[in-house]
Amino acid sequence: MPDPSPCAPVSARVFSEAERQALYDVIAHRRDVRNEFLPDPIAPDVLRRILHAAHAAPSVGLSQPWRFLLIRDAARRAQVRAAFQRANDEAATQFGARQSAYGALKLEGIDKAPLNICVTCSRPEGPVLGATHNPKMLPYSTVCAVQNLWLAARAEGVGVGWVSIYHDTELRTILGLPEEVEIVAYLCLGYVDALFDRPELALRGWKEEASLDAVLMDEVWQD
Ligand SMILES: Cc1cc2c(cc1C)N(C[C@H](O)[C@H](O)[C@H](O)COP(=O)(O)O)c1[nH]c(=O)[nH]c(=O)c1N2
Repeated sequence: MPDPSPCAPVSARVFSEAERQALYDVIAHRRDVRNEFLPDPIAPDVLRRILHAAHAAPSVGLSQPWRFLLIRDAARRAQVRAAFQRANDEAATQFGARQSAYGALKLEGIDKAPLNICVTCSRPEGPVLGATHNPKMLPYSTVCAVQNLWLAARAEGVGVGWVSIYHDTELRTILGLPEEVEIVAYLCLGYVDALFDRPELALRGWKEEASLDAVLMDEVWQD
């Protein structure tokens, strides 16, 4: 008799070669999008699938600590854009001789993208399985949700750009976030019909990509 317990595993689905390749293709063709957003609103069913993918992410102790705050209002996005601009002007001064090269980079699509999403992390009351010694596991779990969102969006033809240049306090005020809620990601989303085929920062000569071999080590840390 098969075990009727809901705890029994079912046979693991085996993915075809084409399905595996599709996953690797989505990963390889995901890009950070700043300027290529089309103005069309994201269809509700598409957005729902993308958010379901985000919500299916692994999380420490099954805490699911994320919240997805959808921001469409142009006036609110303009406030966020202004907060970005203030922080970005400060950031530019930190790059010394590269300041003008930095200034030439476009590092957000807050206005252009029809949808912005602030992904936050809330700490549940009491101890969380797996996070008792490492509380950062809660925001790390939330980042897993962001990555699922980013990949699902790519598969749906929706571009995502991550913006992290703002003062936390300013963004919290604009979005009315309570003190205990942590901002993990501010994302810009919209359909795209053209994308760079390599990281834009590499193509523009800002930073070279490291090879996989350059980041692999055996057994113990190697300098
Ligand atoms: C946590 C975090 C924060 C940011 C980013 C990413 C991540 C993971 N990235 C995007 C980043 O520059 C980009 O991922 C890399 O340059 C690699 O390019 P692709 O994502 O492969 O296109 C990013 N890009 C940007 O233009 N403005 C930003 O503020 C940020 N912030």
